[in-house]
Amino acid sequence: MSVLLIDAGNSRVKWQLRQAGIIEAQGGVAHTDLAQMSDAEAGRIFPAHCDRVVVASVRDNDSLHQSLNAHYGARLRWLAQPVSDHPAFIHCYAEPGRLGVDRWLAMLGARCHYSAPLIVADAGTALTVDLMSADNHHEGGFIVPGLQLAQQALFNSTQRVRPYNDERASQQLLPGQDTVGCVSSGVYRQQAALVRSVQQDYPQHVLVVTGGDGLWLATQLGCEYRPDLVFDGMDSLCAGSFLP
Ligand SMILES: Nc1ncnc2c1ncn2[C@@H]1O[C@H](COP(=O)(O)OP(=O)(O)O)[C@@H](O)[C@H]1O
Ligand SMILES: CC(C)(COP(=O)(O)O)[C@@H](O)C(=O)NCCC(=O)O
Ligand SMILES: [K+]
Repeated sequence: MSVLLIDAGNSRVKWQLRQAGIIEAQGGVAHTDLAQMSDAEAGRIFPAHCDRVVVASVRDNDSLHQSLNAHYGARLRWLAQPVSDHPAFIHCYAEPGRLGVDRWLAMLGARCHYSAPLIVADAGTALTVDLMSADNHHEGGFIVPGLQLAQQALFNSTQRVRPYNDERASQQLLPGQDTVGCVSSGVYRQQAALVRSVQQDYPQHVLVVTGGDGLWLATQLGCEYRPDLVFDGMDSLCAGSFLP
């Protein structure tokens, strides 16, 4: 059975077509590009032929929802929040429906690869860092602005911290020597420092990193980068028949 998995984050919509867990095709599109397409054009981004479609969305995405509904009809499952009665995940939120579905799926996906207690860091629009015990209790987490958002917040909310065209952003953790250098170095250092500080407090937990901006973070912290954790989580829901 082929399943089209769609991860609609706040910046990008990513998809994978999987058959028995094997990735057969994949792609992604920025929300800003998607917003300029007609419903018909948006529908053609994704493979037409699949037995099931599962979407995890952290935004309303009404027009995407409509166009996918028009294309796939009853094959479509739209997840806007964690499935409430999953037998292998114990929520810590008093209102589990408020936990981002992507955070939940990344934890479920990480559990497919590791049996240890976990720190799951997802570097997307936001950087989220979640703790999960070996017996699948969500132990809580952290949400901070991601790499791009943190830099944009400074550029948008000050007059003189500006993205000067003649200055270069840096992924080094060295002190910057111009405005763009100070902002980029500062934000990169801040992201790595947050995750490292969580690691220090939970030394038994294995760190795994996912998300579009996760490769740098994983390299910096010397841990595994698994870009597909949200998809792995969705695939595990399909395999275990845990979809609503
Ligand atoms: N092919 C790509 N096109 C655009 N951005 C990408 C791509 N691959 C990685 N990125 C990075 O991924 C980030 C978004 O990460 P992602 O996990 O998709 O976020 P979200 O889930 O919040 O939409 C962007 O800020 C960008 O730096
Ligand atoms: C924290 C998030 C914005 C992260 O989304 P992303 O960066 O992947 O687009 C998302 O998981 C979300 O909207 N969460 C809801 C609030 C919560 O998790 O408590
Ligand atoms: K994400």
